[in-house]
Amino acid sequence: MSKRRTRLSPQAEAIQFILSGREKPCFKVKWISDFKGRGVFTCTPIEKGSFVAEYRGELISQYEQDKRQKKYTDKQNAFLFDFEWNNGTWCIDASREDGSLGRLVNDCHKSPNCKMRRLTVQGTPHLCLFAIENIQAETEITYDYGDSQWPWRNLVSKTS
Ligand SMILES: C[S@@+](CC[C@H](N)C(=O)[O-])C[C@H]1O[C@@H](n2cnc3c(N)ncnc32)[C@H](O)[C@@H]1O
Repeated sequence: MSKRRTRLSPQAEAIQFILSGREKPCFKVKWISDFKGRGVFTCTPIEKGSFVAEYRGELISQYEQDKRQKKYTDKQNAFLFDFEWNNGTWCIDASREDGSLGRLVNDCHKSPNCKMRRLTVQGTPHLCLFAIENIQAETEITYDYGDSQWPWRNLVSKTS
């Protein structure tokens, strides 16, 4: 009997990676510039709609986020991602260097190639990046961080 594997939907694939705590193998982290720091690049083409990476970190309440925001540096604050869930505001604090990929994906508000989506898995919210277009190999993965006044958006890098 032939054992043909059915392809998982992007959401089902995301859930598998969330539960296993693993990363997809087709990405690499590269130093871009002193201005931008590191970024995540794909080694293989990615199809529109595909799951890319989870934005991993610590799930905290809005109250805890406010507390941390006051003591964190600007650099650490850029790793706090807040979102709506269960009629409230929650936050993933990804400021800890844990080797995961999602936290290293840079912002692009003009032409991002991915979008952050919230998935609830086993009663807990998770943030995942999905491709919003076909992405060629060696391209930097980006998404729109949202409406905040991110300082780098008004600065022009001399090196990137
Ligand atoms: C969530 S981290 C992304 C990973 C970061 N590049 C690193 O090396 O740790 C957010 C930080 O990346 C930098 N960053 C993100 N998007 C950027 C952009 N479009 N231009 C310049 N810097 C950016 C900013 O320094 C920001 O504080």
